[in-house]
Amino acid sequence: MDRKKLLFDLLDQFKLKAEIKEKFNLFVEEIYLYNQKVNLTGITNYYQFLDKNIYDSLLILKLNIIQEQTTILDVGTGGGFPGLLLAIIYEKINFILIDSIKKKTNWLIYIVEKLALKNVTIINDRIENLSDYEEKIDLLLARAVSKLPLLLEISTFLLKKDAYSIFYKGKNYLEESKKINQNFLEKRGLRLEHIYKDKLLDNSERYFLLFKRINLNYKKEMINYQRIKKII
Ligand SMILES: C[S@@+](CC[C@H](N)C(=O)[O-])C[C@H]1O[C@@H](n2cnc3c(N)ncnc32)[C@H](O)[C@@H]1O
Repeated sequence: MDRKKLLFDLLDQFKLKAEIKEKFNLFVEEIYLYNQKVNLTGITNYYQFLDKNIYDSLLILKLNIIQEQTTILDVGTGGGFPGLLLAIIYEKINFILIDSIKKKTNWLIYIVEKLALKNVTIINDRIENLSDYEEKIDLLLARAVSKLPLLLEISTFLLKKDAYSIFYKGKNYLEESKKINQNFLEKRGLRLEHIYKDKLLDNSERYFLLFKRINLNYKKEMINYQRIKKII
């Protein structure tokens, strides 16, 4: 199997420049090697890895939402999905990649240096602790992190007014969304703007939930885990 060809065929759907595709190839080969020492991703089948991690992360490009943002934050980025992949493509945008697990941020430090990326800040912490970035983020992303109510509760304080959060969700998003009524959103100054639907190569469904922060009334100190735990 020609791994590079498989990867490049898949990337061709996103019309990426040759040098970007080479960086993706380096990323994929490096994560494969690294994953043998440190468990970063459970998926070891190459084709599945391309589909579930690379292709899925890049589906957001089709939404044409990433354009003029200055700062994009990826919550619980893990191995760098989707944040690191997007940082390779958008080298003029600052990406903040945060994860609470040290072995994951160690990997990110390693690969960012290998790829010589200058637009990435890696933070080993919990999102709830990011006071320095309060109201500084233009676009917040999260793939496979917490359930929706918790995600909204702990991350909204980071967004600027009129900025968006986009959450990658599976088909169970409906179940999670039921816990979020209009009152929940209004209280946190949020509006659900849009739900985009797409498919992975294996036909599984991908939903992108797009929330807009319409006012700055809900502050970091108002985060209430106990109340949220009762909802989820
Ligand atoms: C299932 S993994 C998903 C990783 C990556 N986004 C992906 O799609 O492959 C969830 C990650 O979120 C991180 N995480 C969960 N809650 C977090 C929080 N409150 N702050 C920072 N990281 C968090 C975990 O450490 C874990 O690496």
